[in-house]
This record gives sequence, C-alpha cells and structure tokens, in this order.
Amino acid sequence: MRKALIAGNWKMNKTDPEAIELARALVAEVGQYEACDILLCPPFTSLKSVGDVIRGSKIKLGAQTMHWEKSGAFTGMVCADMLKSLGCTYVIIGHSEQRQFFGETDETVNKRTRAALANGLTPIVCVGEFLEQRESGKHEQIVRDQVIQGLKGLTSDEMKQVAIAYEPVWAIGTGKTASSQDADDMHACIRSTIEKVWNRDVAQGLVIQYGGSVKPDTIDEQMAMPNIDGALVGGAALQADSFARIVRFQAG
Ligand SMILES: O=C(CO)COP(=O)(O)O
Repeated sequence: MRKALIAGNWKMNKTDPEAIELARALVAEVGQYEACDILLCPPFTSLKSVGDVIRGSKIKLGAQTMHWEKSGAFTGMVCADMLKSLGCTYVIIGHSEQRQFFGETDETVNKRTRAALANGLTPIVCVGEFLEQRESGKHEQIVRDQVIQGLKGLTSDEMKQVAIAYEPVWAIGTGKTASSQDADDMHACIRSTIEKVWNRDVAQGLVIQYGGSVKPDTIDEQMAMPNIDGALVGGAALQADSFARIVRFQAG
C-alpha cells in the first residue's frame, strides 16, 4: 500500500525566525505522527534552521527546487549536495510557479529530476494544466505530456523513488479546488500513463499528491479518493494548526 505524503510548500514565505517558530509548533503537534509521511519545504534560507528544529522527529525536510549541475557558476542556485548536507531528502521540481515565472520547461524538469535521483533525493515532480486547457478538454493530454517528458529516460527502479504532484494551475492560491472526482480522474490518468510507459508495479507504487487550495475542510474527502495519495499544500501549510489538521486527515 502507498503511504500518504502530506507536504507543506512554504514558497517565498517566512523569515528565518518565523520559519523556526512554525517548525517548532509542528514538531509539538505532529512530530511523532506516523500515519502518513510529513514533509516541510521551507525556502532555502531556512532549510538549515528548520532541519535543526525537526531533527529527531518524524518530519522530513525538502527544498523547493535545485540545479542539475554538481557545482559551478550558477548564481542564485543550489545543487543536490548542498541540500543533502542540510538534511533534505526531498525536492520539489517543476512547480507551476517555476514554470510560469522562472522558465522551467519539461526539459529542465527532466534534468533536475535525474540529478535529484542520482544524488539520492526524492523528486516531487509537479504537473498541471491551465484553466483554458481544461475548458478546451486538453487537460489530460497536457498533463500526460508533462509526465512523459519530465520523467523521460528514468528506469523502473528510479521511478520507484519518484512522487508526482498534480496541481491544476487554476486551483493554486485561488481558493478553488478541483472537485475530488476531477482530481481523482486526473490521478488515475497519470497512473495509467505510468503503467503504459513503465509497468504496473511502478504505477501501483507511485505516490500522486494533489495540490491546489487544499484546506482542513477539503482534505478528508480528497484523501478518501482511491488515487489521491497525499497533498502538496501551500497557503494552509503556513499555520501550524491548519497544516496539522491536514496531516491528521480522516479518509472515511
Ligand atoms: O502550489 C501549491 C503547493 O505547491 C498549492 O498552493 P495553495 O495550497 O496555496 O493553493
């Protein structure tokens, strides 16, 4: 069975003291909780201090992106070794905000994903369509292409270390969630794509998170869906009480 993964993507929020305060509150609330995997992805500037706070708890640490090269002249960027040296075990890759504002493409998603895997980090590869693409009925094709291109060339063994996050762009930060059924349909489409390109074993083991305005009052219904294996949470991950409630989802 797939173990649920509930992740907080703090995006460009929280100064270092604020990040420490939030991490401390979460350690107190859910630090020893084991019913699902819990992941915090603070900004780079607080990876060290959040890592220090969660050490000894069950909470894991992840980054919001990384470069694919090992080191060098890439001003503003960080590489896998740097993240690992701070205790990161996950990295978000291909978030729609990276795609929209920072030139991320399926090709760079693929490079980052390969580099993460080569360095023992679990990539959470983000995919999702724009509203116009859904309205014109192209959403499944768009997401299938993102999955196939983003994960191109990965072996079955590598695929077993990957998670995918389906985040419809129109649902991010808007308060509009995809209906649980629409999200589950897309997750099923992603899973069947993975089965076709790789195999059933890989597809059945794959954790597919939903992201886009996940809140304490949406999570229970979402997690009750057969193909939704977790959540990538933005806004509602910025307060300890709401994120802790999401972590403690009650799926039926
Ligand atoms: O982009 C997201 C998580 O990566 C979702 O953000 P919101 O939960 O704020 O909609």
